[in-house]
Amino acid sequence: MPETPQPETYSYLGPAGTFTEVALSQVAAAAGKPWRSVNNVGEALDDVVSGRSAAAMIAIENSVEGGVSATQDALASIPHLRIIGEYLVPVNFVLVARRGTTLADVRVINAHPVAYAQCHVWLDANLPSHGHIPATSNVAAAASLFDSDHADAAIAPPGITAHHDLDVLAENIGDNPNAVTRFILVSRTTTTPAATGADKTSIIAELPDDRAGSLLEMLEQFATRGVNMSLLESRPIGDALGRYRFVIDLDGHIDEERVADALMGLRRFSPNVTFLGSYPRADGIRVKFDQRYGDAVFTEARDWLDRLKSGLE
Ligand SMILES: O=C(O)C(=O)Cc1ccccc1
Repeated sequence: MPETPQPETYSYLGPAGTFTEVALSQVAAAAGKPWRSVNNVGEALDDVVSGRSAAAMIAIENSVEGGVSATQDALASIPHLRIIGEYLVPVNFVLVARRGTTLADVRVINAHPVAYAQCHVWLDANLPSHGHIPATSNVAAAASLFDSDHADAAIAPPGITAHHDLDVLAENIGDNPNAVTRFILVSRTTTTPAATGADKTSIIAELPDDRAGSLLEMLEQFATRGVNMSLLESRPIGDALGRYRFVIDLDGHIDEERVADALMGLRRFSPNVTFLGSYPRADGIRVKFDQRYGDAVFTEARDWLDRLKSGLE
C-alpha cells in the first residue's frame, strides 16, 4: 500500500533527546505537529523529497568541527530543496556508561562522528588508547550500550540521563565549552520566507574552468555589489581530483536588489549554481551594507536605462 502523505510531519535526527530535536523544538510551526525520528541526513531529506514530511531539521555546521559534509553534499545533489530557517544550539558532551562501569574499564567508545571529532583533547588525555565505533546520533550512541557490549561507553548530550539509566563518567568533555551547532530547516516549498532585514542566502556554485583567477572572479560578483559572505567552503565534486564546488552563505535576501544582482552575475559566470534559499538569520542580527548598494540605487539605474532605451533621456 502506498504511504499516506503526512505533509505536516517534521523529520529530525533522533531518537528523542538529540541536539537536532532541541533545534526542532525552536520551530514555532512544528509545535503540536507529528515529528518523525530518522537515522541520517539522507533519510531526513528523502522524507522531504517524497512528501512524507513537510520539512526536515538537519545539522549543517559546527563551530568546532566545521561544515557537516554529508549535509552539504546532499544539498548539492538533491534538486528542489529549500532552506527555510536556521537555528543554533549550544552543544556540550558527557561520557556515559552502563551502571557500574568505571573510567578504567573503558576501551571502546560509541559516538556520532561530529561529536567524537570535538572531544579529542579530553579523550587523548584520559583514554589515549580507546577505540571508536561510529553511531547515527548522540542519543543512538548511548542507547546502543543496552543493545550490545561492543562499546563500553558513549559520548552523549548532557540530558541523556533523562532518557536512559546510565552512569555519567565525565562531564564537559568537548574541546570547546562554547561550541555551537547550526541547524537548517529544509523543505520542498518554493515560497521563500519574506525578507526581515536580518537574512541569509545560501547557494552552491561551481567554477567555469581551470583557469587562473576564476575563484576571485566568482567572489567579485559579491564584492562589486556590496554583498558580504558569512561562509565559503569547498567540497569535492567527486568526479575527479581537484574539482570543487563552493558552499556560500551571503548576508541578505534574494528580494534585496544587491543580492539579486549578485545572483544574476553568478548565474552568468558559473556553469552550475544551486539556490538553496533566503531565510531569517538565527542570531537576528540585521545585515549592514553600504548604502551605495541600497535597493533605491539599483531601481534608479534600471529606470534610467529604461528611459534611455525609450528615448526619454
Ligand atoms: O543531533 C544530535 O544530537 C546528533 O547526534 C548530531 C550532532 C552531533 C554533534 C553535534 C551536533 C549534532
